[in-house]
Amino acid sequence: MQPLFLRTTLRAIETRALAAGLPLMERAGLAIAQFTHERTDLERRILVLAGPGHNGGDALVAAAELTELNHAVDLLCWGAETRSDTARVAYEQFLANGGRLLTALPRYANWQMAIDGLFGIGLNRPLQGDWLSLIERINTCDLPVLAIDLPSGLCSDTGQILGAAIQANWTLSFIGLKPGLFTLQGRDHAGEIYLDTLGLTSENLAGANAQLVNQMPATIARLRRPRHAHKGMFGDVGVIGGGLGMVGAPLLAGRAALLLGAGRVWVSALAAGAPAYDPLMPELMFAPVDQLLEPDNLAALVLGPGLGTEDVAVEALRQALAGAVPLVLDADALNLLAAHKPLARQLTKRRAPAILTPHPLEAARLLGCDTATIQADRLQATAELVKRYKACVVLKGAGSIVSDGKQTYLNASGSPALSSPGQGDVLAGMIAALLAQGLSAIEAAQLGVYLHGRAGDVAEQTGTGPIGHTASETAQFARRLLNQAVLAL
Ligand SMILES: NC(=O)C1=CN([C@@H]2O[C@H](COP(=O)(O)OP(=O)(O)OC[C@H]3O[C@@H](n4cnc5c(N)ncnc54)[C@H](O)[C@@H]3O)[C@@H](O)[C@H]2O)[C@@H](O)CC1
Ligand SMILES: [K+]
Repeated sequence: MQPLFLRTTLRAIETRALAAGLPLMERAGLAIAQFTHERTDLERRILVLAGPGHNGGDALVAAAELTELNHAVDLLCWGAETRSDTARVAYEQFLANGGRLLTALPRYANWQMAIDGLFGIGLNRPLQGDWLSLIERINTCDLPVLAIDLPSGLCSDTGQILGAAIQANWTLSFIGLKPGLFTLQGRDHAGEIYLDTLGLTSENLAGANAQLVNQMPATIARLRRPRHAHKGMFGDVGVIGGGLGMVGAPLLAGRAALLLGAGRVWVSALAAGAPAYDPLMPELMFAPVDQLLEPDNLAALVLGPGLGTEDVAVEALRQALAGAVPLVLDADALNLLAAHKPLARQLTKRRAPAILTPHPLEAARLLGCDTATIQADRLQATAELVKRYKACVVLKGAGSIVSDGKQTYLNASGSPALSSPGQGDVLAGMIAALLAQGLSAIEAAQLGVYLHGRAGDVAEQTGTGPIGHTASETAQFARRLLNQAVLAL
């Protein structure tokens, strides 16, 4: 895991470091120059783009250093509102070393690489006019780009594109990693991400706003099984859903729960005439909804996959919320919470754990806003959901966010292979299985989301994705990943 920092936190860290006399811009510029030097030769020119702020200052230091290293460098330097002394000195040195200054991009050019130092964490409004055209032009040049700190145009906190954003091959980020690199549009723009703390120690870097989950969580150690294991030790999971036409949804969740290690799994599909067994996974058991809602029968209950919003669904959710079984609420259970205030009140008063797993549209319904508002600041939206519903929340989408208010995680695994039907049902079942095996709500949500994402990554690596990968396969890949990780402990 790696700490993630919002802009305000980074500013405070920077201020303290500068007060202690650390030459941050020099270090940043030299690191960029070194990174570039290692990936280029002296034959072809390098393009450096410097914007009006300190991100541009980093670029100027890099440009000057590259000329010191005998590279031929073209510099496009727009705006100079907040140049520091360091940046001014670097600019003079660049010119003295024979660096070439451009006022606009020539129509034809043959650079081997570009360095993007237009904007960093100081971008605070949508880009317009010449900035937009410049970024669009760079993106169509088929030119390898190294972004300084983050791709220009990307919002550091949210991953939103403010007008247009540089499509980088690499991002060399400074001091700390930013959430915007990993959520929403961030991953599609940042390329390979590197971090240089500029010499700041972990003591200097206290106060992270979230943690990036980019490796298997240590909680898997708690899933190791003794030789004398029996199924009664791993918890019973129930799944309630499956209204008319949607019977497959609870089956997907139930199968995923079994594959992720739940001791036993019962499914209850509400639709009249729903099948009473699963021919593909006959290990699943079926029971009437009342049986699954009886107190103390289960270690975890998934409610929502294909549930529908009929009275019977409302009543099932009311009873589930009144009970003490840890809940995973997905899909229509979330829509019901949004539509029925008494149910939402019941949830906020509940003592036992509940995990809500909304996608952005469901999150928008839960918060009474639109999807764009959720996506504009996914961390903030998650925090609001946690506060309003007093539950652990998984906000799905590229860079899923998991939070219980005390701990906040941004998940780094995941692939477009997961944008296929039934993936939410599978995730809910996986999380329930982990709850049933004794993980806390936040632990189960964090691990389930990471495993689900990794399964998507593996799908891409092994050719079942990104096109046509199915949710059922995700559960199977996740099982393999979990077993491999547990056995390697
Ligand atoms: N402060 C420091 O000491 C350090 C800063 N560093 C670098 O500096 C960056 C932050 O520097 P700044 O705070 O100067 O911010 P930026 O360099 O990201 O940009 C701020 C400048 O851009 C302008 N601006 C913002 N949005 C705009 C828009 N949409 N259209 C046109 N102009 C716009 C602002 O008016 C301001 O002049 C970091 O990302 C990092 O690259 C690093 O060198 C480390 C040390
Ligand atoms: K940049």
